[in-house]
Amino acid sequence: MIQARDLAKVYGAKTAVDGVTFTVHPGRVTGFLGPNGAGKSTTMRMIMGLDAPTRGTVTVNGEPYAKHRAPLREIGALLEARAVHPGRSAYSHLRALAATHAIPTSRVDEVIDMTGLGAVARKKVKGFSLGMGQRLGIAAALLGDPQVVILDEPVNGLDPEGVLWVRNLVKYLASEGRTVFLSSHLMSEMSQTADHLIVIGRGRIIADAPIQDILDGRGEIRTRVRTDRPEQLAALLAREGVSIRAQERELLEVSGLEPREIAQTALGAGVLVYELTPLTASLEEAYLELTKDDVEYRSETSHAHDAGPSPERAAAPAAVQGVQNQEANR
Ligand SMILES: Nc1ncnc2c1ncn2[C@@H]1O[C@H](COP(=O)(O)OP(=O)(O)OP(=O)(O)O)[C@@H](O)[C@H]1O
Repeated sequence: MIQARDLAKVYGAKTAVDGVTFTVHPGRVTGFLGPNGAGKSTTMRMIMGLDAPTRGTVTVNGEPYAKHRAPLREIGALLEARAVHPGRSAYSHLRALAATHAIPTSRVDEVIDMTGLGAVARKKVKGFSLGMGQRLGIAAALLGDPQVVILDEPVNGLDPEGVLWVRNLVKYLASEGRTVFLSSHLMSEMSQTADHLIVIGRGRIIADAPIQDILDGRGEIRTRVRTDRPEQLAALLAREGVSIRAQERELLEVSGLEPREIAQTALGAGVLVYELTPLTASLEEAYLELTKDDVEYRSETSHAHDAGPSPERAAAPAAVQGVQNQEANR
């Protein structure tokens, strides 16, 4: 388990992490999602004791990283900056790491197998592709058979097969009861990998909830309706809490009503409906909604469209914030 309490990091005039409080639980994959510059790597470095917090605390299984006697056995990490001697082979790199942490050499062979590095393990690291480098970083992270695994952007530079491999690996590690915390700026990747999401923007936690809650928290049922009499149907459906937008000819987008109610109303009035499609918000949409005020760099034009919270934003993250508040109150 990883517990951060009011964790902050300030570099000169720049607040990279602005007092974050969260818990990463064992037995599930927790995604750490945020746009570039949101503070993900800085938070992970503080977890690993590589950066000292300006304020607050972070513990791994109850202790700060540096207090663990055998940290590599407690927590394994792949962080963005890897220090691997380019003239060394993957095998000798892992062996040296194992030797300095009293890890048996047999474990080196195990992690080489697990990460699919067998064919290149004796080759020099300087010839490695980005993908092989990532696999080697993951092998090093798993060397101590740690209960807690932290991976910073693990799918960066991987081909589709590699991405799938990471996805299956982290799910497997979580199924063994380990704490798995991985960062990404890609919502699409997280939606296929993580069970739980912590979303960060401009150094602050925006959401901390199961993926499904983040989606459901939008609380909006939208339906695409095609009908030959859009005006008549819109008039029949109109009431408080229902919003209807005419899209193109014969196409309406209706919010606030279940598809079944729409169909019943149309049937009762003898109006032909030839499409009824429920539109669930994709995780991508939910993410953009959650982070739209928190992207560090944005164009003037996009800013001009965001003058204040939209009704969806006000309604949406209620469930998400509920979870966040519970977290803060613990
Ligand atoms: N050593 C440092 N000195 C000054 N500023 C820093 C330092 N490290 C990070 N920052 C700044 O802190 C902010 C957060 O950076 P961080 O690398 O933690 O973000 P991130 O979410 O990991 O982003 P990315 O996905 O781009 O890696 C950024 O504005 C970054 O420029």
